[in-house]
Amino acid sequence: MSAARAGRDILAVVPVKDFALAKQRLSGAFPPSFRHALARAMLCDVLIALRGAEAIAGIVVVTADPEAGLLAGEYGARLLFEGAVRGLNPAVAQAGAYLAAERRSGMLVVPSDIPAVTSDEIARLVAAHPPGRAVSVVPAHDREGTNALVVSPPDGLRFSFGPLSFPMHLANAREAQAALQVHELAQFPGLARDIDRPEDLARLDRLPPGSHTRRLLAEQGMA
Ligand SMILES: Nc1nc2c(ncn2[C@@H]2O[C@H](COP(=O)(O)OP(=O)(O)OP(=O)(O)O)[C@@H](O)[C@H]2O)c(=O)[nH]1
Ligand SMILES: O=C(O)[C@H](O)COP(=O)(O)O
Repeated sequence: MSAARAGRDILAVVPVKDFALAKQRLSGAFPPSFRHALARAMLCDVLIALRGAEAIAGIVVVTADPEAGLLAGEYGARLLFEGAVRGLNPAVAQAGAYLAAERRSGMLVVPSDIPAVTSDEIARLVAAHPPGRAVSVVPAHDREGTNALVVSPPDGLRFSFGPLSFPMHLANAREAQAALQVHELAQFPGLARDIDRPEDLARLDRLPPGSHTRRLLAEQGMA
């Protein structure tokens, strides 16, 4: 039985910053054209992994970038055009309100810069999400950031992506009186490999042969 028919109607939300502005932390090492192409390739890989996860009832890309919006359509994701208040937290909150208005049971928030994420990881994350009002969090390596989270209902959490987002999300979940599931990053090796700095690209292995990111890195002589 699909997740939706079992009463778990969790959609994935991928917030996407304008490709032309993405990956500023790589700007010392890579020109804008490469950063743009990398942001695009990583989004493709994340959308493919999400599409392969049966536990996901649909995919929403929230962005102000028309190119990312077109890609969303190509990969069968819905496009939610980012509102007047720009920024990661407003964009995720906008998606949460949108899905809550549709009476969806939950939202999985994943960034677009985790090209090694697998469908199996997505499925495990959703399967482990507690019933009822709940928040599941995958912390970043430093246990300061947040690599992914699941929230039900979709508007059931104040979003605090940015510095110290992991402890902030834990506090926000307590404030919302939600059941809390904190995951060990080691259980999600693909999801763990977010690309923020040049050394993250050098460490990127395990990309499947068809991966858009792998192809781009190979074209640049980096894989
Ligand atoms: N819709 C939307 N998504 C955003 C925004 N800022 C960041 N994101 C997305 O949030 C996720 C995490 O992004 P960050 O690591 O903060 O930003 P980045 O552009 O990937 O990298 P830096 O420029 O180096 O910070 C990625 O999927 C981004 O595309 C925003 O203002 N609006
Ligand atoms: O909350 C966070 O961890 C950041 O806003 C998003 O993660 P990143 O900067 O590691 O991509």
